[in-house]
Amino acid sequence: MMTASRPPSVNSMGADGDPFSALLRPPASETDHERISRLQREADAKRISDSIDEEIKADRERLRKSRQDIRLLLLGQAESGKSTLQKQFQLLYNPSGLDDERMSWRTVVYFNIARPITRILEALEAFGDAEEDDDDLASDRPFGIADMRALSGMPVPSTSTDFTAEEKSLSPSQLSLEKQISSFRTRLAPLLAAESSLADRLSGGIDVSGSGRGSVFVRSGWQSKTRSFTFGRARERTSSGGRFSFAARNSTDDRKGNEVELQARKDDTSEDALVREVASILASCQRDIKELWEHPAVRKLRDRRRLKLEEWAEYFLNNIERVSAPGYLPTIEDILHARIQTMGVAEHVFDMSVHGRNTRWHLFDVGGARGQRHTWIPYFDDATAIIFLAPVSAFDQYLDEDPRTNRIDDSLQLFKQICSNALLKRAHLVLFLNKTDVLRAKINNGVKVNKYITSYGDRANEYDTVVAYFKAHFTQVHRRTNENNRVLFTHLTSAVNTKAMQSIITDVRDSIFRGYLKSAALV
Ligand SMILES: Nc1nc2c(ncn2[C@@H]2O[C@H](COP(=O)(O)OP(=O)(O)OP(=O)(O)O)[C@@H](O)[C@H]2O)c(=O)[nH]1
Ligand SMILES: [Mg+2]
Repeated sequence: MMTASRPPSVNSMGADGDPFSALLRPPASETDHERISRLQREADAKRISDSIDEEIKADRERLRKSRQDIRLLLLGQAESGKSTLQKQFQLLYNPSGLDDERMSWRTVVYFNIARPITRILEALEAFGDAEEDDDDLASDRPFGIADMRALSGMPVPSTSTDFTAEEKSLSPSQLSLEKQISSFRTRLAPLLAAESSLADRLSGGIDVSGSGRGSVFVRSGWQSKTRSFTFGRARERTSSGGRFSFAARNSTDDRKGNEVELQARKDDTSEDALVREVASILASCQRDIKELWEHPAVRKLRDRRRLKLEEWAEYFLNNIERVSAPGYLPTIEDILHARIQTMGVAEHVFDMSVHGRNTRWHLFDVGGARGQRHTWIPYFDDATAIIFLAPVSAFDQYLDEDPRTNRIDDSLQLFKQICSNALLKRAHLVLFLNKTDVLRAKINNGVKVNKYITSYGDRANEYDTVVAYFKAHFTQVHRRTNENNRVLFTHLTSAVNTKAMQSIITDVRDSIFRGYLKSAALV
C-alpha cells in the first residue's frame, strides 16, 4: 500500500526543514542574561521530566513485581475464624509483630469479659419472664425466677430489691437469688459501666449496625489507635466525672485511686487511662466475677442452653484469675481467643521464601457480616487463592444480622456464591471446616444436631458422623458449581490450635504456591 506524508506547512517550516525549530530557536535579539536564564529554565524542565520518567519506570517495575505477588483472600461469615487464621499466619511468618501488639489486646480482652458479664446478668433476670423452653427440655416447665429462688434456698419478698438490715449482714450466698442478682449488679457496676467505653475505644466511637452480641467492629490498625491514646487525652474525659469515672468508690478509694493514677502517670505516660482503670476494676471485682460465673443458677442456665455464651467468653471467664491479675499482659493464646469484628478489608503482607523462591503474600482478611460482604468484590479479580472458612460448630446458631437464618445454612449459601463467582473462577480454592473443637464439645455435651438441622434425621449424633455430613454438603455445593474442574482442598481445623494450624498452613501454602507457579507458567 502506498503511503503519502502530508507536506509541512510552508509558513511554519524553519530553514532546516523542521517546522518546530523556528518556534524553539531563541530570538536573535537574546541578551546574555536572557540566555543564561533560558538555559537554567531548560535544565530545570529536563530535571523534572527525567524524574517523572524515573517514577513511571519505578511504578511499572512495582506493578510488574506486584503482579507476581500472591493474593490470598480469607472469606466466610462473621465469627468463622478468618482473623484468627490471619493471626496464625502472622505467628508463623512474622511472630514479632503479634508479640509487639500484646499490650493493645488488653482492651479487647477486657471488652470480651465485660460484655458477657452484662449478658449473664440479663439472662438471669430475663428468664424470670420466660414462657417457653428452647432446648431438649421442652417438657420442662419454664426455668423462671421461682427456680432461681429455689436454687438460693430462701423465701424472698417478690417485689422489693432493697436490702433489709438483716439481709445486709448475710453473706451473698445466703441471700435470695433475686437479691443476689441485685448484689452482683451493684458489685459489678463499675465493670458494666466500662463496657460501652471499651467498645467506643475499639470502634473509634462508630456504632455500626450489625455488630453482634459479643463483639464490636474495628478497622485495621486499631492496635496503634488504642496504644496511642495518651494519658493526657484520656484524663480529660475522666476528670469531668464522665463515663470513665466509675461509680462505687468511697473517698479513701478515691485517694488511693488518685495515688495509683499519679504513680501510673509517672510510670508510663503513654498507657491508656481507660485500660488501666478497667484493669484495676477487674482486680478488685475478680472474686465477684468468679462467683457469678460459677453460680449454680448460671450453670443451670448454661446446661439448659438458655444462656449460650460464645467460645471466647467462656475462655476468658474460665481464665478470669489470670486475666484480672495486676500487670496482666495477654498471651498469644489469649490473642488467638480474643474477639473483635473486622470492618471492611484488612491487608496483611508477608514475605516468604517458598522452596527457595522469595514471594510476597498479601492476605486479605475481610469482615464476614452480611453488611460487610460488598467490600470483598474489588479484591476478587486478581485473587490467587481463597480460603473459605465455615464454622461447623455453628449448627445451633443463627445470624446476628438475620436471626431466622441458621449459620450453617448461611455458610453453604455463601460458599455457593463464592464457588460460582466468575471473577474467582481461576482462584485456587481451599475450604476450612473450622471450630471442630467447639463442635466436638457441643456433641459431647449432648447438643442434638437434628434439632437444628432437620435433614440430619436419625444419623448418629457423633462427631465423625456430623463432620462427614457437613463436609459432604460443602463438597456437593462445590461439585455442582464446578464448571472448570477446579480442585477443592478441604481441611478440618481448629483455628486456635497453633500446633495443628502451623502444619495445615504450610500444606496450604505449598499447594497454593504450586498452583500459582503452574498458572503463571513459571515451571
Ligand atoms: N475454640 C475455637 N475458637 C475459634 C476458632 N476459630 C475462631 N475462634 C474464635 O471465634 C471468634 C471469632 O473469630 P474471628 O477470627 O474473629 O472471626 P472472623 O471470621 O474474623 O469474624 P469477622 O471479622 O466478624 O468476619 C474468636 O474469638 C476466635 O478466637 C476455633 O477453631 N476454635
Ligand atoms: Mg475478622
